[in-house]
Order: sequence, then structure tokens, then C-alpha cells
Amino acid sequence: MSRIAVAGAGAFGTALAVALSATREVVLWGRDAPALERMARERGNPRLPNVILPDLLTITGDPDEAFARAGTVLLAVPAQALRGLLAEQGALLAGKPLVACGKGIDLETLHGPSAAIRQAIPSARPLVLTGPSFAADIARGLPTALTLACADPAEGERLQALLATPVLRLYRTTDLVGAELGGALKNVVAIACGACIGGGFGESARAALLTRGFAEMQRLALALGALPETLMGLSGLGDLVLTATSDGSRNYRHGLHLGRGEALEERVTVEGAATARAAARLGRRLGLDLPVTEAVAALVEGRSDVATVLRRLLDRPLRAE
Ligand SMILES: NC(=O)C1=CN([C@@H]2O[C@H](COP(=O)(O)OP(=O)(O)OC[C@H]3O[C@@H](n4cnc5c(N)ncnc54)[C@H](O)[C@@H]3O)[C@@H](O)[C@H]2O)C=CC1
Ligand SMILES: O=C(CO)COP(=O)(O)O
Repeated sequence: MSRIAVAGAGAFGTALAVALSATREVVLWGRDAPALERMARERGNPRLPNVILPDLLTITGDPDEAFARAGTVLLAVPAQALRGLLAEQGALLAGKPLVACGKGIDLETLHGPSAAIRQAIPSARPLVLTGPSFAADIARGLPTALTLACADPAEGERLQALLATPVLRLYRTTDLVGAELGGALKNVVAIACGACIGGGFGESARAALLTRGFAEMQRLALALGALPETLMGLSGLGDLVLTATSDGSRNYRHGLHLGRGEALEERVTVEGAATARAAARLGRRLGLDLPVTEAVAALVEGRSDVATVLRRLLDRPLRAE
């Protein structure tokens, strides 16, 4: 069965479905029936302005139609929604390769997506697709390179061939933990970098935060079993560079608004907010020093403001790099 199903009809799920449907049979599934009907009728998704949904792409709200005949399922829902989706659709997803495309850590279980999949559907095989890519770029067919992680090298190679396109270049790894933590933690550092610019502290300070934030990403990921080279690749450093420097990123923009003291955007997915809190908890549990993560957790929980957390970072004792 070469049919690919994409679960989650937001910006990213739709973009992946558009990109893959040029060469594959793809069905896009979502939970919001009226929104899906509108998408099918108008061949567009308001979250991806000016992108036309190809006629060959099937759009449905019926899980049976989407998943029963699918050989592979891409899970493109926000991290805090993944557990619920797996619980609801477990019977239809059992035994299949499930490719986690979301970037975050579950706030309740402190699990990344691969552990969430293993726990909810033991017969499924988790993969992680992650790296620097704005949904709008993928949907427009701009060149993109991502990491595909799969524990089984042979299955990883098969899925790499299935999911790559002439403009979507996939690199393989067997390091699921490293790939998913790079994608999750870069959102936290992106909020910090946005807050730094929004607060008027300048681009030099942002470069410092990006670099010291990256050191924290490595510290936490390595403590949780990631390989160092994964963090240095597309899923870690690559995605951090994109997200922490572009106001195309919702996480970076969230930080900008916090820094400027502006109202936050409503109904926008900002994965780094919950993930900062989850990562801070993991860090405390493991006895790790994660000052940038703690600062972002304090900001998003409303426990502090940008000037205070920056002062606290600067006042830390001087140390070796
Ligand atoms: N937008 C982007 O540029 C990229 C997004 N991602 C990741 O993809 C994930 C999804 O993000 P977006 O699509 O951008 O967000 P979005 O806010 O555009 O869409 C989220 C979608 O998930 C759906 N959803 C939420 N809970 C659900 C559930 N229980 N069952 C079914 N559907 C559910 C919502 O109805 C909505 O359609 C996030 O983890 C994000 O970090 C990754 C790379 C790029
Ligand atoms: O993950 C992304 C780019 O790789 C998208 O970033 P945002 O979720 O911050 O928009």
C-alpha cells in the first residue's frame, strides 16, 4: 500500500499533503468537518494563502476513508494534541509506520512524539520528520531539506524514498530522540530570540542567546540519549537558525510580542510555549542547568518579564564556555 495519509489539516499537514500529492496518492484528514468541506470546495486552506490544493489530493474528515487503506500515516498535529489523536484513532493506525511531524514535548507525560506513539500504539512503528521548513515554503515547492529518523535502517530507507520529492530532500538517521528533541527545543530558543529583539536588546544579544540556547538544547538532548551529530544537523542547528532569526516563525513572533509587551496572536500554534515548561521540568528532574529554557518558561507562565529574565541571565556567575 503506497497510499499516504496525513493527519492534521493545519498549515503543515496541508503543505506536506500538497507536496507529496504531486507524485503519490495522498489523503488529507482533519477533525473540523466544516473547514474540510470548505477546503475541498475552494481547493485552498486559509492558513496557506495563495496555495491551490491539487485536484488529486483527497480531503476527508472520515478516519476510515483516510487511514484504513494507507500504508504510511504522517501525524501533523500540534504536540499537545498528539496523545489525544493516537488514543482516538489507535485501532486504525495500528501496525503502520507513523511519521511524527509535530515539534514539541508533551507537557503532561514529558514524552516526545516517538515515545507517545510507542506507548499508545505498541504495534505501530514511529518515525520523525523534522528540520528547517516553513509550511508555506513546502507548499509552494521551494527547495527544503529535512531529517527523517527511523530506528530500523531498512524501513528508514524505504520511507526516505517514499517521502522525498525532487525539491524535498530527506536525510536519514536512526536517532529518533535527537531528531525530535532538536525540533522541539529550537522553538524554545526561538521565543527567547524573539523576546530579545522585541525587547530592544539587539542582534548581538540574539546571537549570544541563540548560541547559549543551542548549548542547552545539546545538554538536555544528550542527557536524554541523543547523538551529538543529530543536534548539529538539520533537525537541531538547521531548524534553530531558521526559526530563531525569521519572523516567518510563530515562535519567534511570539517572543517578539512578549518583548514588545504587545498582545499575543490568538489561535496560533506556538509549540515552544508548552515545550519550554516541559523542558524546564525535564531539566530540573535531571539536575541540568538550563537558564535560557527556565527564562522562557518564566515568561510564558507570566512569572517574569523580558527585562528581568535578561538581567538574571547576565548576572549569572562568569564561567568557562
Ligand atoms: N507551520 C509550519 O511551518 C510547520 C509546522 N510544524 C509543526 O507541525 C505541527 C502542526 O503545526 P501547524 O500545522 O503549523 O499548526 P496549525 O495551527 O496550522 O494546525 C494545527 C491543526 O491541527 C489540528 N488538530 C489539533 N488537534 C487535533 C486532533 N486532536 N485531531 C486532529 N487534528 C487536530 C487543528 O484542527 C489544526 O488544523 C506543529 O507541531 C508544528 O511545530 C513543523 C514544521 C513547519
Ligand atoms: O518549525 C518550523 C520551521 O522549521 C515552523 O516554525 P514555527 O512553528 O515557529 O512557525
